[in-house]
Amino acid sequence: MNGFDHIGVVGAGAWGTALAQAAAKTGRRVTLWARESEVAEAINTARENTAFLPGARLDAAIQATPHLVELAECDVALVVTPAQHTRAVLGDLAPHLREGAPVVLCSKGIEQATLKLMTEVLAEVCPRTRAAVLSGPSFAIDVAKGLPTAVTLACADERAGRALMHALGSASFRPYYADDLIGAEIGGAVKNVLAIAAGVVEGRGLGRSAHAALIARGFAELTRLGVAMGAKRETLAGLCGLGDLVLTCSSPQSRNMSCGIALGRGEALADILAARNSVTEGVATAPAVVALAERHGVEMPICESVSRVVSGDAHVDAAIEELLARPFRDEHA
Ligand SMILES: NC(=O)c1ccc[n+]([C@@H]2O[C@H](COP(=O)([O-])OP(=O)(O)OC[C@H]3O[C@@H](n4cnc5c(N)ncnc54)[C@H](OP(=O)(O)O)[C@@H]3O)[C@@H](O)[C@H]2O)c1
Ligand SMILES: O=P(O)(O)OC[C@H](O)CO
Repeated sequence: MNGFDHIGVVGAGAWGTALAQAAAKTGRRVTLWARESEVAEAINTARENTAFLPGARLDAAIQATPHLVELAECDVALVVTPAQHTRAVLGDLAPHLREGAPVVLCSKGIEQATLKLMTEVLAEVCPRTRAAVLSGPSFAIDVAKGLPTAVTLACADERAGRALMHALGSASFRPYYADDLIGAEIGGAVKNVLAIAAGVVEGRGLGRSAHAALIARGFAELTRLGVAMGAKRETLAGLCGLGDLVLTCSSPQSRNMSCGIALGRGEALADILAARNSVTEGVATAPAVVALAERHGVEMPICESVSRVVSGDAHVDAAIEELLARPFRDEHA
């Protein structure tokens, strides 16, 4: 062991459970907080998270609990709650965190009410912690099954970041260290919005050429916003940006892409969301991305269209027509 012997995971949805499994596979002790006591109970007794990650047998080293106080002994906390609930959960977690403890933010979204990134929320709610961001192309079920996965692990404190990379990494779950937290956060948040658009392309039958164009022009939007907010281009072109954009825009198993597919087929957003017990982060993040783009003076027409569709301000067909009617321009402007 090289430190971080006891890992805390906050949030027992699909991703928190998969990360707990990845951490347990390194031989570490893992405490996993679930908001619902039945979820904690199922993990401890059946060794399966039947509600959020059915089909993955969980390691005996994972101890689930509905009590945040049980994370007080952990050397690091991985926070894996939906972005819109992260502030509230961090507020409850704050009294149980040690001064200087690393907190790895694993959610992919922007707080809609404040336009804050998860690192900004952490700085406000738990100011005496060290922030890291884990983000990249990774479906929870793939990680839980031990399929090969690579992610960005960003931390401004290089020593802590590299130590976390070694603590969480294994042959199949491979974190790559970076120092650019903003890049890691923007990549993960914006790709979810673009994946909804990619789903619409699929659901409306617009073809593979349109799909490829959407990814390339979407990546241009993601890069424009990231750079304007201080991210490095190479981070955005890495696992947490382009890598995750390609995965999420190409996989109907993505909640964001499948939401777009259903919208493209004419289903109503309320019905799509009501039929799932999982989070579709791009829906709440889309208006936040558009507001940040306005603040930073960058153009993000695809994200704007998604935002208008999910907010009920535009019909899918009108949004597509508007995008296709945009004036011709230089590719790299
Ligand atoms: N799934 C993936 O493959 C994946 C991969 C990478 C990143 N992520 C990111 O990880 C984050 C969590 O997603 P997920 O897939 O793990 O979630 P999920 O499986 O869709 O489950 C939803 C989670 O949200 C929790 N929740 C619901 N209402 C809540 C509230 N008011 N306060 C706190 N928690 C609440 C649920 O807990 P209870 O209902 O039990 O309270 C459950 O743990 C998201 O930001 C997502 O983008 C997911
Ligand atoms: O199912 P999604 O759309 O939330 O995507 C899951 C992960 O973020 C993919 O990297």
